[in-house]
Amino acid sequence: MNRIYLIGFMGCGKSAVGRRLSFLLKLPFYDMDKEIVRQTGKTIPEIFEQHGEKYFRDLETQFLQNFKNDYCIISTGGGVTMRKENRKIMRNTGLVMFLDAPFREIWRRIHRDPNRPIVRQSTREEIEALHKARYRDYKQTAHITIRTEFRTLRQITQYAAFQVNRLKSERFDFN
Ligand SMILES: Nc1ncnc2c1ncn2[C@@H]1O[C@H](COP(=O)(O)OP(=O)(O)OP(=O)(O)O)[C@@H](O)[C@H]1O
Ligand SMILES: O=C(O)C1=C[C@@H](O)[C@@H](O)[C@H](O)C1
Ligand SMILES: [Mg+2]
Repeated sequence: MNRIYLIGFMGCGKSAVGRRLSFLLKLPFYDMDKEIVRQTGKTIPEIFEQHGEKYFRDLETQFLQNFKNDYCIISTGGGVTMRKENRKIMRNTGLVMFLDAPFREIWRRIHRDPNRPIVRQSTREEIEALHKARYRDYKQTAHITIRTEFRTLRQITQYAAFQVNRLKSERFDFN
């Protein structure tokens, strides 16, 4: 139990908060999407186009199964909680934090980003339905939910660090 996973929908701030939290807590930072891009030598849109979504989901599961490092921050892909196996690995190997952002804010951040293939292929209504459909899994997988509305990245990061420090003596053995 000594990793910190950040989960949540596309654009909720997992990568941005993860990077800041790693500075604050002085722990290494891994971004699952970036690790998959590095390992395959392909961008995420290329993986989706050339191999399909299932192949990408398999890469996510393999990443979680094979990852060996402890004492680190991991920002996950927005779809990582779709698979039960992934949810189980994360719950069992770390503290899981859900960054809960309102959909209108998420949409404002992601709708023009060409690097999110699911957004490129869908309407706003479809993405909103996906957000709704995934919400329960984010909530249930997380040990802690952080509502991000009206909070800056700095405030969210500080709150996340506070929660980690609070739990440290109980469940973690960070040094
Ligand atoms: N609380 C916030 N306040 C202001 N800007 C934010 C906040 N959270 C995230 N952002 C900005 O929104 C954009 C999307 O955030 P980020 O890339 O971290 O999302 P993500 O959860 O990693 O998405 P994905 O699942 O697609 O990788 C970034 O430009 C980030 O700086
Ligand atoms: O929500 C999703 O399904 C995704 C989110 C991104 O982080 C990437 O993992 C990819 O674009 C798929
Ligand atoms: Mg990200």
